[in-house]
Amino acid sequence: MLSRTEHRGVCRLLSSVMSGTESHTDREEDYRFLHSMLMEKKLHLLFKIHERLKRFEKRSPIPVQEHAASLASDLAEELIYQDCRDEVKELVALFSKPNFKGLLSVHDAVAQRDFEPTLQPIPDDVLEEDEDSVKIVSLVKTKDPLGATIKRDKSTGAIVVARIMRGGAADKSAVAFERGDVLQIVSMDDDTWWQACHLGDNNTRAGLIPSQQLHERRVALHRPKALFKPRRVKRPVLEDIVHGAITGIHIAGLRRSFRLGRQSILDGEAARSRRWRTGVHSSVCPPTYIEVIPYHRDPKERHRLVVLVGPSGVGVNELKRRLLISDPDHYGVTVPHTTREKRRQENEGVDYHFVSIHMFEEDILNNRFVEYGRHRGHYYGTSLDSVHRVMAEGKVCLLHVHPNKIKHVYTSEFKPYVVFVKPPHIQELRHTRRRAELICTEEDKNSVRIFSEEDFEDMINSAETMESQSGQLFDKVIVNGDIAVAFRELKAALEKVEEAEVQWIPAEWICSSPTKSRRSCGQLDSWI
Ligand SMILES: Nc1ncnc2c1ncn2[C@@H]1O[C@H](COP(=O)(O)OP(=O)(O)OP(=O)(O)O)[C@@H](O)[C@H]1O
Repeated sequence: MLSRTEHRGVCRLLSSVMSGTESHTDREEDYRFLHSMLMEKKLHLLFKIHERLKRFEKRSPIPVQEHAASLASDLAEELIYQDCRDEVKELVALFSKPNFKGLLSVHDAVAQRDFEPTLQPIPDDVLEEDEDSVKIVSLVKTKDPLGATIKRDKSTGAIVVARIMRGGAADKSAVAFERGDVLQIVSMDDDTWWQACHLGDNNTRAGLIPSQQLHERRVALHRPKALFKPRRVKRPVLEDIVHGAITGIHIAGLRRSFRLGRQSILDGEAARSRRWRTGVHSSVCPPTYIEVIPYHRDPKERHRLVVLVGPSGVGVNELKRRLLISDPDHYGVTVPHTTREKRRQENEGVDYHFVSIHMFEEDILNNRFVEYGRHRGHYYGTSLDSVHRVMAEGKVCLLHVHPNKIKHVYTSEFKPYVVFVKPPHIQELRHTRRRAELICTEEDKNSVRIFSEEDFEDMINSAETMESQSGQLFDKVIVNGDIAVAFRELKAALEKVEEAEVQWIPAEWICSSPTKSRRSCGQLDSWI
C-alpha cells in the first residue's frame, strides 16, 4: 500500500496536471472530461501498483513457491472435508474465485520465468550431419538495446546480422572480427567452433571462429552456384583471351604492361565470358581465415612482389602509372612477351620481348607464364622470368593480373602482397569517371576510356565476383573513388609493408604442413 504521504503526493501531482491544463482547454466539457479521467480511482490505483512494483524491483524478491495455483487447489480440496468454520469456508470460496485463480497462475508464470520467449524447434530439413553447426541463440532484450539488427534473407531463408550499431552492446562484445585482423586461437576445445582473440590482446572477450573441421565440412557440402549467366554473350571465346588493347605506350620512359584498356567489342565480351566461366568452375568455398606466421624481412632480401588486381577499367593501370612516376628507381614493371611483329618505334626488351610462336608455345608448356592470352591472332604474356628480373634489380615489382592467376606467384619465393582495387559506389563512379579525361596525361588523351552505364554495372558485378572468389588472397582493398585519395592510400600501404618489422605471411609459404606444425594464428578474411 502507498503511505498516506505518497498517496497525497500522487493526488497533488494529478491536481497540478489539471491546473496546468486549465489555461489550454477552451471548452468546459474537455476540462470536465480530463478532470474526471485524472481523478478516476482506478488511475490512482494503477499509480499505486506501479509504485509497489518499483519497490519490489529494487529488492529483487525470489519466489518462495513456483506452484502456488496447484497448492491452493489441493488445499481447498482438503479443507472442504475437514473443517466447516466460517473462516475456512471464506478461504475456500476465495480460492475458487476466477480472479484469485488467475492471480496465482500469473504468480506461477512469473516465478517459473515462463514469460521468456520460447525457441522454435529445429527444422526437420536440417541435414543430420549439419547438426553440430546449428546454434540456438536466445536474445533476451534488457534495458540496454542490443545494438544489432537481424534480418531474414528472402532467397536463402538464413537469418543474418544486417548491421551492428557502433558503441552498442553487440559492438562492445566484439562480435565481429574484420578482414586482415591477426588472431590468436585461444581455445580449440570445441570441435566446430574455436575461440580467438586479437593477437596480443588477451584482455578482451574471445570471439568464435569456425574450426578447420567445420570449414572442411562446409567445403564438402558446397554446391556450385551456376546461376549467374552473362547477359549478352554471343559467341564462344578461347580460354585466356587477353582483354587488353596492346599499344606499347611509353610513360615517362616506363612501359605499361600489356594489360591496358579494353577497346574492342570482342574484348568486352571476353571479359564477361571469363567472369562467367570462373563463376561456374571455381566455385570452391574460400577459407574464412588462413594460418599466418611472422616474417622478418632482411634488408638485403628482395622486396615482396606487389600484385594489383581489380575489375577491368577500375583504375589499376592508372594507380600503377602514378606509382612508377612517383619513384621510378624504386618501382618497376615487367616487360611482356609477344609473338607479333616489332613496330618501328619499339625496342626489344624495352617494349616487349619479341619471340616466335614456337618459343611462346614452348614456354606455355613449361609453365613459364604468370598470365598469357591471344589478341588479334598474336600471343601476349607476362613471364615469371620477367618478374624475377625486376625483383633482381632491387625494385618493387608491380604486377597487374587477373585474380585467378595469383596462384602462379603465391609462393615463398615471391611473397606477394596482393592489393585489390575496388570500384566505389555507382554514384561516385559516375561522378569521378566523367572526369577521367581531366586526370590523364596529354599523351593519353586519345585513349581515354569513356564509360557507359553498363560498364559501371559490369565493373561492380565483376568486383563482387572477384571478392567472393579470391577475397581470401587480398591483403589490402583500396576503393578507387577519388584517384588522389586512392593513390595516397596505396602508396602508404606499400611503404608500411616495406617498413614493418614483422609481417604476417601465410604459413603454407614456409611450412609444408602448417596445420600440424603450428596452429596459433589466423588472418581473418571475412567472418561474421
Ligand atoms: N579514380 C578515378 N577517377 C577518374 N578516372 C579514373 C580513376 N581511375 C581510373 N580512371 C580512368 O579510368 C580509365 C581506366 O583506367 P585504367 O586503364 O587504369 O583501368 P584498368 O583497371 O587498368 O583497366 P584494364 O584492366 O581494362 O586495363 C582511364 O582513363 C583512367 O584514367
